[in-house]
Formats: sequence, structure tokens, C-alpha cells
Amino acid sequence: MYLRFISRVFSAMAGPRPVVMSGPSGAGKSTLLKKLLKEFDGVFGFSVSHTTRSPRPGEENGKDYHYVTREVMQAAIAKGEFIENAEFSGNMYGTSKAAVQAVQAKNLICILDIDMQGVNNIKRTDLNPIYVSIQPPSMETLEKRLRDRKTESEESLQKRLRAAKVDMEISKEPGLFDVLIVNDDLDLAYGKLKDALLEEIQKVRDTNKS
Ligand SMILES: Nc1ncnc2c1ncn2[C@@H]1O[C@H](COP(=O)(O)OP(=O)(O)OP(=O)(O)O)[C@@H](O)[C@H]1O
Ligand SMILES: Nc1nc2c(ncn2[C@@H]2O[C@H](COP(=O)(O)O)[C@@H](O)[C@H]2O)c(=O)[nH]1
Repeated sequence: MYLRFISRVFSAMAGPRPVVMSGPSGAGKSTLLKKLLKEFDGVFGFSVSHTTRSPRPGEENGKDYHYVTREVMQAAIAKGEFIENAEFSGNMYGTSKAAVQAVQAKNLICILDIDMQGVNNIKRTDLNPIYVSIQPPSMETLEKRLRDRKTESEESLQKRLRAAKVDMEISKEPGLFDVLIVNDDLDLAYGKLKDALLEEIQKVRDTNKS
């Protein structure tokens, strides 16, 4: 009884486990996590990454990403300000310590949207997240979604498709992800994502009630 009480106190002090969402570009990570952030306001918080790519129409600096130059990003990495960073499709991406701390300071479940290199690097840290892989139903569907999104040049699209093939193979590795969701029907995929995170969602709600 006493041990269970102590363990609950320590787990509340450590805060909720972060969630890493990964998967090929175009699989639907942002679509799913935006639904989660909207439905569970005050439960999840997004870790705003840094990138050297240009903002897309509708994206906001400081909300979707921190848009920086390669020089600024390299200097910040050299100063040890990043938990992980990667080169993807010709641009740099990275999760700063400050981005994660900003979410955790509010006792929210921190969501990281990162590529496979990021997953491997986070595995070497003590962040202890729940690893979720979002996969497309097929390469054909993925290509159609990326083309229909109209955000990529042909060159960038081809780079992303090449990375997707590798990602789809690696993500089958047993134990790499805690949950693997095929995002075919959006509502079904979202339901599976919520089910996978229900325990953590409940913990945050319980902590915030008391
Ligand atoms: N289940 C789905 N059915 C049909 N279209 C979808 C589905 N999920 C997402 N999409 C669409 O596919 C496109 C890619 O989705 P999204 O931008 O969320 O992918 P992503 O994994 O976040 O990509 P990136 O890694 O490049 O940011 C978007 O235009 C989105 O509206
Ligand atoms: N390793 C990291 N990967 C990241 C980070 N932020 C985003 N990403 C991944 O990059 C690709 C492309 O994203 P896009 O917004 O240009 O389409 C995608 O797979 C993201 O998951 C990060 O901080 N670190």
C-alpha cells in the first residue's frame, strides 16, 4: 500500500511520458496530432522543432516550427541546445531541450513529430517516450497524399518517397515502436491513437484534478 503510494508520488513528480510520433513524410502524423491537440486541450503540448526549411503557406514561426538558418542551427547544436537533430530531404531538423522543457513545465504530455533518425537518437536519451509509428496503407497512397498536399517540389517529393521506403522497412523491426498504426481511414487511425495513449491521458487528467 505504502509502496504503491510512493510510486504514484514519484510518477506524478516525473510528469507524464512524452509521445514520439514518427513515420514517412505524408503518412498523416501532423493531421493526427492536430486532432489530438484539439480534442485534448490542456493534456498534450507540441514540441516545436527547429528547421532550416522554408515555412509552407499557413505555417507559423514558433507554432509549427522555429524557422532558422543553417548557421544558427549549427551554432545552437554546437552549444548543446538540442536533444536530437537530423538532416532530412535536404534540410536540418531538431528538437531543442527548451522545446521539450516548455511543454513538460506545464505538466502536459509532450508530443514530438520526428523522423527515423530522430527516433534512433531519442532512444539514446533518458526521455522515455511512448514510440508511435504512423504508416501509410501503401506507397501509392503515400505518393498521392504528398502530391495532393502540394507542398513539395518534384525533387523534394522524390527524396521524401525514397526516405519513406526505408522508413517503412525499418519500422517493422520488432520492439522499435510501441504502437504501429496504419493511417488508411482517418477516424479509425485516430481511434487507435487515442486508445494507445488513454492511460497517459488519464494520468494527466487525474493529476490536474488533485
Ligand atoms: N487518413 C487519411 N486519408 C486521406 N488523406 C489523409 C489522411 N491522413 C492525412 N491525409 C492527408 O495527407 C496529407 C499528408 O498528411 P500530413 O501532412 O498530416 O502528413 P505528415 O506525416 O505530417 O507529413 P510530414 O512528415 O511531411 O509533415 C495531408 O494533405 C492530409 O490532409
Ligand atoms: N529528427 C527530427 N525530425 C523532425 C523534426 N521535426 C520534424 N521532423 C521530421 O521531418 C520530416 C519532414 O517534416 P516536414 O514538416 O518538412 O514535412 C518529417 O518526417 C518530420 O517528422 C525534428 O525536430 N527532428
